[in-house]
Amino acid sequence: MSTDIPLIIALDYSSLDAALCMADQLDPKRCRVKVGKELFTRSGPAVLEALHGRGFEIFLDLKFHDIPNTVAGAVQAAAEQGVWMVNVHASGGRKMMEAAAKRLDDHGLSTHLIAVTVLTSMQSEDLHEVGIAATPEEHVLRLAALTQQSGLGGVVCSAQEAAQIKALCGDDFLKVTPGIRPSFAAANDQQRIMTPSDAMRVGSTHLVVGRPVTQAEEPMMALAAIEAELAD
Ligand SMILES: O=C(O)c1cc(=O)[nH]c(=O)n1[C@@H]1O[C@H](COP(=O)(O)O)[C@@H](O)[C@H]1O
Repeated sequence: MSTDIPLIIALDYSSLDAALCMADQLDPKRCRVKVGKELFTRSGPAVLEALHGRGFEIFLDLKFHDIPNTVAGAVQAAAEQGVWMVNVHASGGRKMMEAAAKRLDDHGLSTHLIAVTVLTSMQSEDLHEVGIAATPEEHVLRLAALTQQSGLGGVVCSAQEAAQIKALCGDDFLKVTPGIRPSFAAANDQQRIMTPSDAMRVGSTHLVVGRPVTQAEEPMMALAAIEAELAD
């Protein structure tokens, strides 16, 4: 699969069966899938095996954030299970990110390693409460620069920051953007959102879409509508 397929469907389900039921309706040639904390905590590596067996490339979204040695080991474990992408929290700092990147390098593992900047569910007030006076945009840019300096290949950010990250870090630096909301979908707990076509226009390289598809009455129709919007 080429990296120019932008859609990543978030399989945020509470059981392996439910996740595979959705995966069996998806086409691995048209999207990748994301396995997050709830599904992985319930089903463990079995979900990775089942999805790989169906031909999917997987973004393992466990957002590691710990001391450097622990995160490096976790990232290595993910990569050795063959996942396409894995993430850490950029707030874990330079030493943590460098250790993770070096571990993959030392073992010849080519899994994409990216870092979460500021969660798309957060706004200025949320940052202020945890002692960060910067705006989400300022803090995202600071963490994106640090991520790139630490040797990682990209960030998770909202599409609202993608254009500035592109200007700062270049085209090849991945901008993986959740908080994607087609016009027909509810925002839910997301704060910094954008439509799929606008997100691609401003420089996202990959779009993470969960509930607008997985909770839709007709998930495949919702997905087709997003694909049609992107093809326009
Ligand atoms: O790392 C992520 O994937 C992530 C980072 C972030 O800042 N915001 C965010 O929503 N996500 C994930 O992206 C998905 C978004 O799902 P929906 O809001 O249902 O489209 C969820 O699985 C989140 O865990």
